[in-house]
Amino acid sequence: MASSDKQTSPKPPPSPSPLRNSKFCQSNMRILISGGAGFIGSHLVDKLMENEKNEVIVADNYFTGSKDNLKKWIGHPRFELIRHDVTEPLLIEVDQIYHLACPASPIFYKYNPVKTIKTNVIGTLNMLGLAKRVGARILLTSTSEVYGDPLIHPQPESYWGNVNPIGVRSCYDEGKRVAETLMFDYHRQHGIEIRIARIFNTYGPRMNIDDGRVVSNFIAQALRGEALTVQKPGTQTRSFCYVSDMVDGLMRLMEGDDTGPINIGNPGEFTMVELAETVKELINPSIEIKMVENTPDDPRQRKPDITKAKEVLGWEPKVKLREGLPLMEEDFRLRLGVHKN
Ligand SMILES: NC(=O)c1ccc[n+]([C@@H]2O[C@H](COP(=O)([O-])OP(=O)(O)OC[C@H]3O[C@@H](n4cnc5c(N)ncnc54)[C@H](O)[C@@H]3O)[C@@H](O)[C@H]2O)c1
Ligand SMILES: O=c1ccn([C@@H]2O[C@H](COP(=O)(O)OP(=O)(O)O[C@H]3OC[C@@H](O)[C@H](O)[C@H]3O)[C@@H](O)[C@H]2O)c(=O)[nH]1
Repeated sequence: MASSDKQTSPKPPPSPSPLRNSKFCQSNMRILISGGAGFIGSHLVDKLMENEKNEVIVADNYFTGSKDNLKKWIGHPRFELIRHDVTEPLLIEVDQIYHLACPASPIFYKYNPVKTIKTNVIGTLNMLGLAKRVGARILLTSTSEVYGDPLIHPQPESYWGNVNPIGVRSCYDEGKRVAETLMFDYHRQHGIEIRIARIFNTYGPRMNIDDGRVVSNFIAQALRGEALTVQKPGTQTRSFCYVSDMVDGLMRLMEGDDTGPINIGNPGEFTMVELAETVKELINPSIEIKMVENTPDDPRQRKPDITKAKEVLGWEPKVKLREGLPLMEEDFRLRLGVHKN
């Protein structure tokens, strides 16, 4: 799918404060990251802060994120942290918005499904309203879950998906689908510069220990000496992307010319039994693997077609699962206080 045709020409953004163009003003790029206290967001903050021309503002309600993820930046002159829920409007001046705010782990997005929908719909409307008011470019972190339980494999961006609209995952899947719709409607109707990333399962240091997603569960279980819980049937597949590759992909998308949607993920595909066996071999060969009940509507297979990301962004992942897992293990050992023998 190519970038969409605009039906109206972009409206010029309002003029910034005259101070911004004054002789003594440092023309820094002001970047808002909603959900920046979370797993992917905090890694994105680290990368954006490396550029001395960037000022980074994080807005987060700390539902699944934490100040701890950002502790090295708190007090830094180019960094600002705001306790804010994106379901409420935010009136600030920025040049770019990375809109990540939304619980991502199934156990957290199902915890309060109505709130998850509000976050995806009202939260995205508020971020788009902000982008419109100040003329900022906005990137949405959508998800491979927009493909639902996919009937086409691997999934290209042109696939419309197979999503249950009334199931327990719908608050997230359909919420993100509406968020994508809103992005394109603001783009066509108001000329807003949009970017949409469809993120596939991402893992790495700083995931919550009890996040509930499969990689963090298996690593924490292996380190605690507990059996690895493979949800049945265990033949379902996922494709896991290391977080540094993900951040690189998101930044290229933001800086490039294509609206997306673009799949960002690692095409290396594993069954959950294969993942459990790999974690067992790398971290704790004496651990058991046990089969447990699954939850409804669990997608049976998922693997990104990243042809478009390669062509349009010149991006492809570099870190293989067997290289990324030990980096995450190191971080989990530190946080759990479990030393390597
Ligand atoms: N990690 C993945 O595998 C994955 C895959 C696909 C899409 N995504 C998307 O990427 C984004 C980040 O995911 P993550 O893995 O870092 O998850 P995360 O749960 O670690 O981070 C989400 C952040 O958003 C914040 N948040 C939630 N609701 C909010 C609200 N109403 N107002 C303000 N802040 C709010 C949380 O406190 C947290 O800091 C999400 O939009 C998610 O849907 C992630
Ligand atoms: O302990 C566990 C946890 C999970 N699983 C299985 O592992 C697979 C992956 O489950 P996860 O909870 O990690 O993540 P899912 O792929 O279901 O959803 C994720 O998709 C992409 C993002 O939008 C979100 O981060 C999340 O919704 C599922 O098949 C699940 O049944 C286990 O076998 N054992």
